[in-house]
Amino acid sequence: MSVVAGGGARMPEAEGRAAEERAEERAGFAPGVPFALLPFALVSSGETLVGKGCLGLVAEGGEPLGARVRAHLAASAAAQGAAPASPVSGISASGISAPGISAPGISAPSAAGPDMVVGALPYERGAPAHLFQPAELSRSAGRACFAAAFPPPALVRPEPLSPACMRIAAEPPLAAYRAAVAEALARMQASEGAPVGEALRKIVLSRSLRLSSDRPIDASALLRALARDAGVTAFCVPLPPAGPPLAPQMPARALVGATPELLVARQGRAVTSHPLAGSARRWREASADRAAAQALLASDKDRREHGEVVTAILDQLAPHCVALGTPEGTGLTATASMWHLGTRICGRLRRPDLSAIDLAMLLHPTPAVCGTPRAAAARAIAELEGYDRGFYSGAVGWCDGAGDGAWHVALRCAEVAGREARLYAGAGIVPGSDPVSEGEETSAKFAAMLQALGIDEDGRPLTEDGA
Ligand SMILES: C=C(O[C@H]1C=CC=C(C(=O)O)[C@@H]1O)C(=O)O
Repeated sequence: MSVVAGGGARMPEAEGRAAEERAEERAGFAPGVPFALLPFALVSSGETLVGKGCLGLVAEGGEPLGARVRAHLAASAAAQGAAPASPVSGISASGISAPGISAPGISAPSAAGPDMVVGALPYERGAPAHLFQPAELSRSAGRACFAAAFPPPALVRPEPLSPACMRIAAEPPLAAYRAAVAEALARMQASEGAPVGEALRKIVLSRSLRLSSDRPIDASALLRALARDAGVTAFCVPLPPAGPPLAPQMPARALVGATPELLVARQGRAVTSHPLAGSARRWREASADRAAAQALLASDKDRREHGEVVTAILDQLAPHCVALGTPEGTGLTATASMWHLGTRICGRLRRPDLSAIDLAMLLHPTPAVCGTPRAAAARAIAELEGYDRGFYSGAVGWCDGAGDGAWHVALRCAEVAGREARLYAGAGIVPGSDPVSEGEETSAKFAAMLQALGIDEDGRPLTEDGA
C-alpha cells in the first residue's frame, strides 16, 4: 500500500524532494548516506551515553568476544603510550569524567581516546558483533548530552517540505506468523513426554515489517521521537553498510530502537539484570489500562513465560556470584505503549575479572528472546521464522577497560538504511498461548517504532492524536 505520511504544506513532489535533499546536504546529511555522521547513543532518564566517530573496530577472530575487547582496549592504550586508563567510576548526579570522557553535555575530543567500546551484539551467537571504540564520548546523568548531540530539527534542518510516502510489507504476513505460533505450540505439545529438561517449554517467535520510503529515513528524528518515552532506553548504533565492502553506493545502516529490557549491567562487583517477559498493550482510558495491568499480573500463562527468563538468568549467574537475589520480586514495568512483567536481579560477582561483555555473552540469548531449553528453542526459531534476525533481539551497549558496562536487549527496533527500514517484534510462546493474541501482541510492540515514524502498521499516516 502506498500512502502519504506526515503533515506540512504540499509542493510538486520532485521539487519538494530536491529542496529537502539540499537542506540535508547543508545539515551534513548527504542523501543516500544519512548515517555517516550519526553518533552511537544510549538514552535513558537515568543515564545517557553518546559516542562520536570511530577509533577502531574490535576485530573478529577465534578468541571469545570479552577477550578481544580487553585486547583491543589494551592495544589502544599501549599505542597511545599510556597504561590502560583507570576504571570509569560510577555515574553521579553531576556526571563523570574519565580519559576521553567529557563532563555531561559537551563532547570534548581526547588525544587518548575513551577506554571503552560501544556497539551491538547479534542475536546469533556465532555471527559477527559490531563493536568499536568511539573517538569521543559524552556521558551524563539524565539526558543532557543527548540534546547536545541530537539537536532538535529547528537547529539543523527545516521541517520536511512535503510528507513522506511510505510502503509497508509484513514479512511474514500476519496469517503466516499465526501459523508459525500454532506450529510452535504443536511442537511443545509433542515434546511433552521428553526426558526432564528436554521438553520444549517456551519459544519466542518474531515477525518483521519492511518499510520503504520515498526519501532517506531520518534516524536522528526517529531516535528523538523514541527517546520521549521515559520507560525505555532509546538507542542508535551506526552499522557498516550491508553488502560487499567495495560498494560505496550502499547506504550506511543504523540500528535504532527503544528497549525496556536490561540484559546485564556490571559496576565493580555489582551485577544487575532486569528481564521482562509477559506483556499486555496499554490503553488510553485509565480504567482499561489499569485492568490490563492487573490481568497481566494475575495471568498464569504470562507468569510461566516470565519465570522461564528469571530462572535461566539466576541459573547462569549463580556459579559466578557470592550473593544473588530478586529483592523486589516480580512486578509491572511500563513503557508508553506496553505493560510487562519484570524482575530485577541483583548479584555480587565472585571474581572481578568477569566483564560486562563476558556477562552479556554468558546470558544471551535469554528465554526473553529465544526459549527453553535454549538449543531446542533456537532450532525451532530458525525453522519457523525463516529469516536472519540480525541485531534484533541481540544487545546494544558498552564495556570499558575496567570491565564495567551495560547491555540492553535490542528490542522495539528497526534496522534503517537509506530509504528502507526493517522493524521487528516478537512474543514468547508457551503452552496456553493463543496464535491470534500473540499476533496482536507483536502489533502492539510495533506501535512504539511506528508512532515514531508517524504511521500505522499498514503504512497509513497517524492522525494528530496518534490514532
Ligand atoms: C521479543 C520481544 O519482547 C520480549 C521482551 C519482553 C516481553 C516479551 C513477551 O512478553 O513476549 C518478549 O519476551 C520483542 O519486543 O520483540
